[in-house]
Amino acid sequence: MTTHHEIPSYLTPHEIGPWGDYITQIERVTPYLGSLSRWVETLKRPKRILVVDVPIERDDGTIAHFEGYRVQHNTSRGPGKGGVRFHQNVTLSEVMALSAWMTIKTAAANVPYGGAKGGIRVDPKTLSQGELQRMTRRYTSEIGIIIGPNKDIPAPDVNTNEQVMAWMMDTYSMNEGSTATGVVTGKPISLGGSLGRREATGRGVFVVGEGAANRIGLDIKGAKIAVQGFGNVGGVAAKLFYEAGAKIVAVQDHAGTVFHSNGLDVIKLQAHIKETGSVAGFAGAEEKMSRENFWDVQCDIMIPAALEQQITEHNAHRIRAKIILEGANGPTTPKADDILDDKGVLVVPDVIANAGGVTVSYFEWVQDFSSYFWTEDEINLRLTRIMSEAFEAVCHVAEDKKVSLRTAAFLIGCTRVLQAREMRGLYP
Ligand SMILES: NC(=O)C1=CN([C@@H]2O[C@H](COP(=O)(O)OP(=O)(O)OC[C@H]3O[C@@H](n4cnc5c(N)ncnc54)[C@H](O)[C@@H]3O)[C@@H](O)[C@H]2O)C=CC1
Ligand SMILES: O=C(O)CCC(=O)C(=O)O
Repeated sequence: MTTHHEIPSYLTPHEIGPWGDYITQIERVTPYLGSLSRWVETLKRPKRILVVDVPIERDDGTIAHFEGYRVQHNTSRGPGKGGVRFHQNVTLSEVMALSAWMTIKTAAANVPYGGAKGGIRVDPKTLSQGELQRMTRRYTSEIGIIIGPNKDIPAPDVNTNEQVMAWMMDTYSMNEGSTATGVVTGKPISLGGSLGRREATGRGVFVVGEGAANRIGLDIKGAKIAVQGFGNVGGVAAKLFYEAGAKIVAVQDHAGTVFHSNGLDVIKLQAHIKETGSVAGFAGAEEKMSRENFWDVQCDIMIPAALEQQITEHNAHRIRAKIILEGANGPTTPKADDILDDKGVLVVPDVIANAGGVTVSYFEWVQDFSSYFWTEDEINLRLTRIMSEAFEAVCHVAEDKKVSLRTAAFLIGCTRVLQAREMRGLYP
């Protein structure tokens, strides 16, 4: 595990959080990196960290201040890339880890980017639409000194969406004096967004899920699935599995947990969420379930698609799934990884399972630069091909080296990043 001296001085030991998990993952892959391990230290240090104050005038005339971040972890293979999160618990450690996982993910999926991530420590549910817009615009101006279509390209993450991306694109463009659609991805279609981007991450989870099920001889039709987080990633993935004949037996979100042993009606559940903001109180659920009991659900596949550090040493032994598809970033701690490994659970790691979003973000960026837009079929076909090939490559390395899928994905990702780093060299 992470040793004290490796904690950067700007994180206190108790703040190490998800960054510590990432460092452990890097340490686990290091013995397999051969001569490239000379460069591995570069992955343990973000290239650039920007912390910004985001002041806004509230609707009642008072002034509120929020803490904002943009971390560029690595740009050896191309511009920084990664989402922006609005959440009351966002911390520097979290944004650092999320940016680092983007570095590994873009390299493992072989899209020509580095890794970056951003966030604001705020509960957006407490803001009016006007306040949300003012906060987004102020944040964009503040991080405008380091983002740009060829420097670092933000995208949606937890609690951000197409509207937020539209405001970011507009603010950056106003400050630059010309419309720069390529500065963010995940935009509305009418502003240079890509068909299929909204569903891309969930679709990618489904594609690797099919691949993983195939490997263990599990039929998706009739398979029981439990999903934590029913937003952009979990909601879309669940719908695709549901349409393929799987039974979505349990869903948990920030406010509730619902269960039905024969499968929930996903379409009705989505309508309920649209109306009420959460799965809580869904009439189509069989029985009330406590948050804790979600981990005991009898299922074949579990999809954590909410936040980091959800599957820990305290609940991993309770999980009955044969496959875990990490829709979220960093949902499984290293200690939980070991427990799941001992139990023979196939864990498809975040850096491959949720790479569908950044892959279609790449398509969006390419389309914006060429001002030529592809059909949804073209996008989904290319997404499916990239995701299946990336997943197969990870499985191949895992079998060859006798390592977990996570270490295999890290091995592929780190090798690509460190080869680029080595070829570029350091300024003499
Ligand atoms: N949006 C994207 O394209 C991508 C997102 N991800 C990751 O997927 C995860 C989810 O992101 P999105 O679906 O975009 O966010 P979202 O904001 O659309 O949905 C988040 C979901 O998680 C639930 N949630 C929040 N806190 C929770 C808690 N404590 N327990 C249970 N559920 C909770 C919310 O109720 C909501 O259903 C994050 O880890 C994100 O980094 C990964 C790749 C791409
Ligand atoms: O679409 C993107 O550029 C990044 C999405 C993201 O933040 C992620 O994959 O975690």
